Amino acid sequence: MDAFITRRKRKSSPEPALQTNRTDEDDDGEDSTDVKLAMLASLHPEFDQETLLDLLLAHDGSVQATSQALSARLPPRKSVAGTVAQTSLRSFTLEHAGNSPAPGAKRTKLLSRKGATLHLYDPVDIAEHTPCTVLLNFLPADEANDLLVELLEESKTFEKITFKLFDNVVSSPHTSSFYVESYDERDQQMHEYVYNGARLTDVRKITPMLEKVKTRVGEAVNREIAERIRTRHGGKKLKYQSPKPWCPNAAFVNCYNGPQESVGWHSDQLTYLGPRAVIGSLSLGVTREFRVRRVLPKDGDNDDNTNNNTVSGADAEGQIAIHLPHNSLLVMHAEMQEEWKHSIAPAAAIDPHPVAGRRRINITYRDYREEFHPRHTPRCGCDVACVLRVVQRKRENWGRYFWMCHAGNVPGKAGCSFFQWAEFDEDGNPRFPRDSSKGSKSK
Ligand SMILES: O=C(O)CCC(=O)C(=O)O
Ligand SMILES: [Fe+2]
Repeated sequence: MDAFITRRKRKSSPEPALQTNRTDEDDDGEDSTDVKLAMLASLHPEFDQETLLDLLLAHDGSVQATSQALSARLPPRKSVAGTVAQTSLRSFTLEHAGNSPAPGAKRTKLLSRKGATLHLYDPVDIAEHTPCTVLLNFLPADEANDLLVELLEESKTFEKITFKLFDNVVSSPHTSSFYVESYDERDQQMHEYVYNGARLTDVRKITPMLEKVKTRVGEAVNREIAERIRTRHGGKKLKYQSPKPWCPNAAFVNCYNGPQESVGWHSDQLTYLGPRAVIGSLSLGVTREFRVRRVLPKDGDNDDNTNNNTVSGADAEGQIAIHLPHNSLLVMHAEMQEEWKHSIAPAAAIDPHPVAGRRRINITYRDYREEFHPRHTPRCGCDVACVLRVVQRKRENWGRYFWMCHAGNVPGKAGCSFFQWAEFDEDGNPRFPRDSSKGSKSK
């Protein structure tokens, strides 16, 4: 759900000194690409997201110009999802000293290319080429089925997230709900937590099957984290990654009803998870493509193949489609949210599932950390707990985290220009200035 209510702070920040530093999960436009894409998708559902993105870029990010161009165009023929067969990449990968692994850890060169989609099915390839690992046939078959049946029933009352952007009402192209462990937490979620400037209206108490499966997900994700650190990072966790066991205590459940339902490119919000967050994502029902692409600073000098600390620009721009069948657990590792974006692409065709029909259910289990409860985090000039973001696009300050006003992301809401660099200890615990209102504030 993060993608469709994520929006950049407007350009009119009265803090010019901060403007060069400030960027977020999305491109450098005044609205996030995801919001623009969601808007275009709702106005032109006959076009796929790739076409929309291409045209949006060709029109310098202008939704209006893109929409006009689309109105004058015939929908392109779409490729059928899943038709690109891939067995294994292992036989022809190139090894090189890689991007961030510690000495001794191996890294394989990305084989994706700008403008092309590399389709991966094999968990070994997925672990090699993306910040994710996948466990197929994760649950015992009857448990997966029980969970699916339970959530299909729940999803009958899920809703699309709708929001207003300029003069248009845009709705997320799938439905969802959020589950927490107790009624007390439910109340807190609805009254204290803020998501892109708004409160969640549909928060539910965890269901029996979600609760049962949570334990298995927790164990598997912790095993995968340990394995990842051992095999990819020379036994050393990432800076700011929490050394504590990953402890799922909340879950977003998404329902994609039919091939056109999707989620746009986004990174998941770190506000309540902290830096270098890990997420456990369980897929049920119809197989869909989970796409990932790396985000690198865009100031023209990231094509440097000679530097072992960078991935070439072309490699970085390619997208990878991970095919997620029924009962597969995908772990988004600590490298993911800061450096990559993900999406569920609309599909031209799907294979119906015997129980779910045209639906895919996805559960993202998350570890909401007490240290990041809104009662602890900085509050902006509007007296609302801030959103935590990371500089993704600008080379200057790339990878630095910052707290900012949520309301700047909400169409029609003025918000304030609160900005404060976020500080953490080595283990990602926040260090707040004694007076959190120390950030720059102005109305
Ligand atoms: O459906 C999926 O696999 C991904 C969902 C997602 O990215 C999200 O809810 O943030
Ligand atoms: Fe996500």
